[in-house]
Formats: sequence, structure tokens, C-alpha cells
Amino acid sequence: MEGVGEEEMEGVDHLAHERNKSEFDVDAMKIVWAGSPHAFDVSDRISKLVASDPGFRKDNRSTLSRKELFKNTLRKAAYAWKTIVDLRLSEEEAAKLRFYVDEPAFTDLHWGMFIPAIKGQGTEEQQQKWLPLAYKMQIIGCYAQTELGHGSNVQGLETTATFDSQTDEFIIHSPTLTSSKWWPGGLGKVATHAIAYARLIVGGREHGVHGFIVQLRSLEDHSPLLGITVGDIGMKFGNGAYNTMDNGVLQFDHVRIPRNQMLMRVSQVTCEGKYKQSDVPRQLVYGTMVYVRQTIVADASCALSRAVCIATRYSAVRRQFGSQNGGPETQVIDYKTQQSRLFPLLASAYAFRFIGEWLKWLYADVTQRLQANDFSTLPEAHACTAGLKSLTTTATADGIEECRKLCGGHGYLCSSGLPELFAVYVPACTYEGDNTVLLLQVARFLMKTVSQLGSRLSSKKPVGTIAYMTRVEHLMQCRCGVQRGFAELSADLVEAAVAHCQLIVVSKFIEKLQQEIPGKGVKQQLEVLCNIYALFLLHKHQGDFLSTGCITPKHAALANDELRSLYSQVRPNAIALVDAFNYTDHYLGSILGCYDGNVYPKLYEAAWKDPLNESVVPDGYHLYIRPLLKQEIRTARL
Ligand SMILES: CCCCCCCCCCCCCCCCCCCCC/C=C/C(=O)SCCNC(=O)CCNC(=O)[C@H](O)C(C)(C)COP(=O)(O)OP(=O)(O)OC[C@H]1O[C@@H](n2cnc3c(N)ncnc32)[C@H](O)[C@@H]1OP(=O)(O)O
Ligand SMILES: Cc1cc2nc3c(=O)[nH]c(=O)nc-3n(C[C@H](O)[C@H](O)[C@H](O)COP(=O)(O)OP(=O)(O)OC[C@H]3O[C@@H](n4cnc5c(N)ncnc54)[C@H](O)[C@@H]3O)c2cc1C
Repeated sequence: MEGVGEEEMEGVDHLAHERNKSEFDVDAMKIVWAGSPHAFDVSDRISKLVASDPGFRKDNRSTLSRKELFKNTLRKAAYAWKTIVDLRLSEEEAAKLRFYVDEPAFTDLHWGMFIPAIKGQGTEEQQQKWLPLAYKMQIIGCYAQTELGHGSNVQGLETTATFDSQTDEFIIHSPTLTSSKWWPGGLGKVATHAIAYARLIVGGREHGVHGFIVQLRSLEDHSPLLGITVGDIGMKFGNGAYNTMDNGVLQFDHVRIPRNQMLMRVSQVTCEGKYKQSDVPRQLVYGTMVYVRQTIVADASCALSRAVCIATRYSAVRRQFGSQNGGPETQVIDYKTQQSRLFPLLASAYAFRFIGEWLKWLYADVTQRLQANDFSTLPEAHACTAGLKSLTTTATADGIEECRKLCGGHGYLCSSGLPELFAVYVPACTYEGDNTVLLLQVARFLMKTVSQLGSRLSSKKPVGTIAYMTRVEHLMQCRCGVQRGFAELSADLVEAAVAHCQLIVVSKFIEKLQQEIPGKGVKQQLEVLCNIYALFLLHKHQGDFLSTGCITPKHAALANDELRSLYSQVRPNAIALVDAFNYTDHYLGSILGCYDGNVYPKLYEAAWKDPLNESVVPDGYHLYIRPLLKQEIRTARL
């Protein structure tokens, strides 16, 4: 193997000159990014714990076969659980551990959907029975909603749950091939239980889709129970990536479960076979999705900031062209084109961090209200979680890919960390609701609001995120017919939904800046980023703004000038702004993004570690290359 000098690998901070340029207190910004001094402490401690433990190594994922990869994930999940128990980590610390372990696993669905579904849709009694088992991981659950034939259209699910009053049981059945459950994470090889969604049939009458707790596998030997056919759905996009997850297929053949395993907070079936609806809205059956959409928004800033951190550090290291008198070439980060692609993504990472924080607050608020039987803010909470999930995941997936391109050829190497990050992240645009389908929900909410504006029947004034609608006069003129023409106009309505969500992100960023933010220069940096975020959107969509007369061509030109000036203000602070994310090299998983910027020796070293380089002459030489070279190919047995 070709070696690299030890001194080249260790100790020198190649980005020190960049760090010295920064004009603000990076440690104070770290606290702002983390959310509070306490959150920073937890995050910093747990990230270092994971990074220093070889049990959580992840640099070999792209070279493992699916079986090796999956077994390694099982080992890591068990090891993570042991660490959590041994160190008596709090729930907050455990969640951070899962975050820094950075490997999608069945545990995400157990903690992220199975448990929340029981908490949100189960009765007190059901919670008391199932939650202690789930918290100790004595049972492992998944969320089995989507089927081969239907994902978006939840009302179209075909699995049935028929009540048998003779035995006080439900019979869960998959009547068609398309009713096979398809996609649930953790289902393929691990889950012992599922929250399965099925059409409820009582006394021959259908009552829509409800959730049921169904045991799938034996707790003794893990074999599927009678009537259950279950397995993995196969390899997904990218090496490593989401293939650590066992997304599964499941068929029920008249599987019987006791009546008390229907989640009965929203509606109940009595032993006499009576269906009763409580006074909570039916939409609470969808509550787990609202919860997860909110966590996905909070996570978007993590994925985007990670890609931006890699691309920013590498852009400061990489030099191309522009050498004067034999001096160094220009750092690519100094090119205005690089800045105009990179800095809006840096600003978006911060914007998404704050919108995630706000959405958490909104979710906590609606949860509290629901407990007090106040359902008034549920439609807005649904629209915000759906719309912001769509907006942030689309922008993040696109942003990760842009960061890969910003790193030129080296961005295409797995060791850049970017291909895997993209492959793991991009399904977020589809799961928990296809992004277009979710925007249509927002559009529906907006059109409903518009149709009520000025209506004599409705005395309610729009509040919260739609309060601005009363100030937009020409909406009043659009009221007529839009409800009837919804499907025809849906492509335009989706654009309106995106614009509405962008407005929420910008306004919440501005609100954040109205708070006291300690630390030298921190607030000023955030103001610059906020302005970049808003003006970049204005620039990108200037056609819409101009055609609707919201701005003049002069405004558009001024905005563009201002944007260029803002990029120059960010430039000296760019490295410090990504340092503020406080990511370890382990978490970044990228040679291009390593803290010390010592990229080239590390790339060189890593190449020699590739399995192809284990031998100088490759396997297959004698069979395929030599006969070719010796012109013996026609006689060789291929
Ligand atoms: C290794 C370490 C281990 C250590 C241990 C760790 C310890 C702790 C760690 C914690 C870890 C946490 C991890 C969390 C990570 C989470 C991981 C996530 C992974 C994601 C996996 C993916 C899962 C899934 O994808 S699940 C399936 C999701 N499916 C969907 O989203 C389907 C999309 N479709 C729909 O939601 C609906 O059908 C919809 C919205 C399209 C509605 O269609 P419709 O038919 O038009 O509407 P209808 O049903 O008739 O509704 C009418 C009415 O209701 C309103 N509505 C709809 N939805 C909602 C809602 N959710 N809430 C409120 N209201 C709603 C709708 O707008 C209509 O209103 P009106 O217009 O007023 O009538
Ligand atoms: C990695 C991954 C993990 C998943 N994990 C789980 C899980 O744990 N549990 C679970 O239950 N499910 C899971 N899913 C399933 C996921 O929730 C669905 O795939 C998702 O909701 C999209 O539904 P669909 O596949 O039916 O897409 P479709 O609805 O078939 O989408 C196909 C196309 O049709 C368009 N479209 C659909 N409806 C409309 C409409 N009304 N108007 C306009 N356009 C429309 C969409 O925009 C899209 O372009 C997972 C999926 C993935 C990829």
C-alpha cells in the first residue's frame, strides 16, 4: 500500500485561516443551533460518546452485502440498547444516541410510530397493557398501514377487520394481492407486533379504516404465527443507505385477535357488536402521521446542514484556476457562482432548524388542546405539518444533491458521504405522505379558508398562519368557483401551497430574530442568513412576483444586488457557520467534510483501503483480462 506521512494525516488544521476570519462567537451560535445550553450539552456529550466507540463504526457500510449490512444493523441496535440501559440514558439522550448512530433501523419504527400510535389512539387500559412491554423492548412493533395497491389513499386500504361477536374477536384478512401490507419498516425480519390498519366491518357494515395491534411472530422462536406470511420487500436505492431497514410485506389469512386489540380511543366496538364513535374527530386515527411529519421537519435541518457542512469545508479547501504569479489558485468558495449555489442552502439549513423548533411548539400546543377537547386548531396543525414536511424534505433532498455537485468529482465518491446521505434521505419525500399529495392537503385547507373569507355565514377571522389572508385583497376576488375547479387547477394550487409554506418559514425566521440572542455577532449573522433565505426565494420566483404585480422590475434588480452583497458578508463566516452545527467527523462520515480540512491525504489513504485494492492483480485477470490481451478470447470459456 502507498503510505502517507503521519504528519500529513494528523494535527494540522488546514481550515484554521478560515476559522480566524469569523466575525461572531461560534460557541454562542452552537447553543442557538442546539436550542439551549442543556440541549447543546446532551448533543455534544452523546455525539462524542458514539464517535469514540468502535461498536458504532459506519465507514464500511457501502462495501457490505445486504445480509452482512442487516446483521450489522441488528448488532448495532442491540449494542445501542445495551449502552442506553447500562448508562441509564434519559429519553432525550437515547434519542440523540439513535441520531448519532446514524443508521436507519427497525428501532425507528418501534419508537417513532408503534409506541406513538398506542399512546395517541389507545385507551388508558390499552396503554397500560402495551406500553410497558414496548418501552422495555420485550415486544418490537412496526406501523403497517401501506399496502401494495394503496399508500396515499388511506381510505382505499383493502385489509379487513371483521368483528365476530361469537368469539369476541376480530378476523384480520388480506382479501387480495394488492391488500398485502407493503413497505412497513421493521416488518420484514424483526417486528413481533404491528399496528395494522384495516377496514372495520361490524355486523356486515363498514366503518372505515382503524388501527389494530396484531402479533406477527412468536416471542419464543420468532417464527410467524398461524395465518401470517411475512418477509422483506428487497433491495432499495443505493448501497448501504436505507438497506439497513427491513421494509416488509405481510399477508393475513383470517388471523384472529381479541376485541380489545383494536385501538379504541377514537371509536369503540362493544362485545355486543355495537360501533360507537367518541366525540374526538375521526382524523385522530391519522394522528401518528402528524406526529412523525413534525419530527421529519425537525430532522430536515440536520440532513441539510450535514451536506452543507461537507460542501462548505471542501469548497474552502478546493482550489481551481486563478493563480497569480505562481501563487495559490482560487479557493472555489470564492467564486460567486459557488456562493450563489451554496449560501442559500446554508441559509435554508438555519431556516429549517427554526421552523422545526416552531413546529414542535405547534404540535405540543395542538396536543394539549386535544386533551382538553379543543379541536379548533387541528386543521391548521395538519396543514402545517403536511406542508412543511413536503417543503423541507423536497428542499433538503435537492440540497444534498446540489452539495454533491458543489464538490465536483470527489462528491461522487462514497467516501464524500454525500451519495449515501442522499440515498438515505430522498425517500423522506415519499414516506409519511407523498410530497405532492401533502401539498394538495394544504391547498384544500387554503381554498376552504378563502371560500369562507367575507362569507356572511362565517364570522370567524383567519388566525395563526393564515391570518395574512384577510390582508390579501385579491383573494376575495378568487373565491368564486375555486372549490368546484379544484382538480383542474391542482398544479397551480400546489404552487400556492408551497408559497404559503415558504411564507411560514420566512415569518418564523423573522420572529426568531425578534427574540434576544446572546453572543457577539450571532444575531447579525442570523439576520444575514434570514435575508439570504427570503431574497433567494424572491429571486427564484421573481416571475411570479412580477406577473402578479407584487414587485416591479426595479425591486427585482435591487433584491439581486442585495443578495450578492449578502453573499460577500457570509463568505468570511462560512466555515464558522458550519462549525456551529458541532458535528463530529464520525457523524459527518465524509473525508471532504472533515474538521481539519486535510482532504487529499485522507482521500488517497482511503482509496487504498478499497476491497478492489486488496490484491494488485484483480480476481478475474486469468479468466478475462489475460485472454483478451493475448487474443485468446475466442477460445476462452466465459
Ligand atoms: C439504534 C438505536 C436504538 C435506540 C433506541 C432509541 C430510543 C428513542 C429513539 C426515538 C426515535 C424516534 C425516531 C423517529 C423517526 C421516525 C422515523 C420515520 C420513518 C418513516 C417511515 C415511514 C412511515 C410511513 O410512511 S407510514 C405511512 C404514511 N402514509 C401516509 O402518509 C399516507 C398519506 N395519506 C394521508 O395521510 C391521507 O389519506 C390524506 C391526507 C391524503 C387524506 O386523504 P383524503 O381521502 O382526501 O381525506 P380523508 O381521509 O377523507 O380526510 C378528510 C378530512 O380529514 C383531513 N385530514 C386528513 N389527514 C389529516 C390528519 N392527519 N390530521 C387532521 N386532519 C386530516 C382532510 O384534510 C379532510 O379535511 P376536510 O377537507 O376538512 O374534510
Ligand atoms: C423508505 C420507505 C419507508 C416506508 N415506511 C413505511 C412504514 O413504515 N409504514 C407504512 O405503512 N408505510 C411506509 N411507507 C410507505 C409510504 O408511506 C408510501 O409509499 C407513501 O405514503 C406514498 O404512497 P404511495 O406509495 O401509494 O404513492 P402513490 O400515491 O402511488 O404515488 C405515486 C404518484 O402518484 C401521485 N399521486 C397520488 N395521489 C395523487 C392525487 N390525489 N393527486 C395527484 N397526484 C397523486 C403522487 O404524487 C406520486 O407522484 C414507506 C415508504 C418508503 C419509500
